[in-house]
Amino acid sequence: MTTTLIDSPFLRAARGEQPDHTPVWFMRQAGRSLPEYLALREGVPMLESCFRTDMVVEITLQPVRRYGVDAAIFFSDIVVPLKAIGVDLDIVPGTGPVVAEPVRRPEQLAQLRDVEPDDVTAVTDAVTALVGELGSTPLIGFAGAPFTLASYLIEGGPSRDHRLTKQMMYAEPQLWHALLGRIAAIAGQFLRLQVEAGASAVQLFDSWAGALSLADYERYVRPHSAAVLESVADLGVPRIHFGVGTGELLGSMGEAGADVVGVDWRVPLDEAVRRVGPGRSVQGNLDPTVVFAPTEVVHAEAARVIEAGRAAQGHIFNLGHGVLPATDPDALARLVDFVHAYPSA
Ligand SMILES: Cc1c2[nH]c(c1CCC(=O)O)Cc1[nH]c(c(CCC(=O)O)c1C)Cc1[nH]c(c(CCC(=O)O)c1C)Cc1[nH]c(c(C)c1CCC(=O)O)C2
Repeated sequence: MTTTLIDSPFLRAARGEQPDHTPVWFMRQAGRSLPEYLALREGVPMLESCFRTDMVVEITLQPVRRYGVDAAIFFSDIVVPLKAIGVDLDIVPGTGPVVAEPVRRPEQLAQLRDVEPDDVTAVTDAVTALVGELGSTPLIGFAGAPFTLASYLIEGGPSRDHRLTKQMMYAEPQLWHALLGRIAAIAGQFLRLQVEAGASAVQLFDSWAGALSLADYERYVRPHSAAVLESVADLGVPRIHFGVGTGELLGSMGEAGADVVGVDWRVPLDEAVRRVGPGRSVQGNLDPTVVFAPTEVVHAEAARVIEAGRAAQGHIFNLGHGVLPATDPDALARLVDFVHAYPSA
């Protein structure tokens, strides 16, 4: 029997249904752990590759071909829409996004203008081409959430404690909300353009939200993440919301308007389901370092994740964060086969 896109295991689980097998994909599946990726990227800077349609298409397809995962994630980066509107930033290998002039004063907000379709034609052309190539395999579009993007913009680069970010949040709440409002508009526009070009689902990455208490998350951040998710609600595609170290925020992140809540490896999925509550699916949550263990250990841990995921209305198998660069691609291939062969409930 051939599966259609709408009945693909990934989209069924996202809708809270029970497909024949647990769908699986990996955050950061396209990228540094694949030799074919490293070969293609040779000599091409990261951000340049994100604006080359042919490279985006090929890199997005690489893990789908190799692993037979149940979804593709569009090859890009959370800072791509900012770059597209002219923010002076780069992605430095081994470091991450670096912003030339960190955003710390009200007059710097003007540069955070709306994303127009013409700014990202390389990206939307890639989405359109991919949807044709992928057939019944869904393509996930994505954006960075307001807090995580704000942290890069304010700090000027990666930060362990997010000190300057929180300083603005506590000391200048008006500027804070104006900044997050601008980022939310940009993230929402970027997601909409991807879905209009054919993406079947979206994931909003709030990777660093786990740095916040629940009270601060709800006061300073959630309204802006909710605005992003609400801005694409009319498009009818599942909305996944994920962060790292967000055990205390899981319920609240669901209430921000997610259909699927991503869970890192720190909270067992059955407990995560309890925190998220009914009416939403979950995604996760094998510790990304487990795949460095012997195959029997990987299988035992993966089985634990699948069993705990049975508490959910719908479960999409994933790692608890991105694939680590040193990961052996063969270990991920074996993991996908194991998840697909695991008996359904
Ligand atoms: C926080 C964040 C970023 N980018 C992203 C997040 C949220 C997800 C998460 O929490 O991991 C999201 C992202 N970045 C990338 C993807 C591609 C699609 C996929 O998941 O396969 C996705 C979904 C490509 C990338 N983004 C980046 C690479 C590596 C660049 C390279 O190979 O030159 C890739 C493949 C660069 C990047 N960009 C960023 C970081 C922290 C880094 C790593 C820096 C490093 O250690 O080299 C910012």
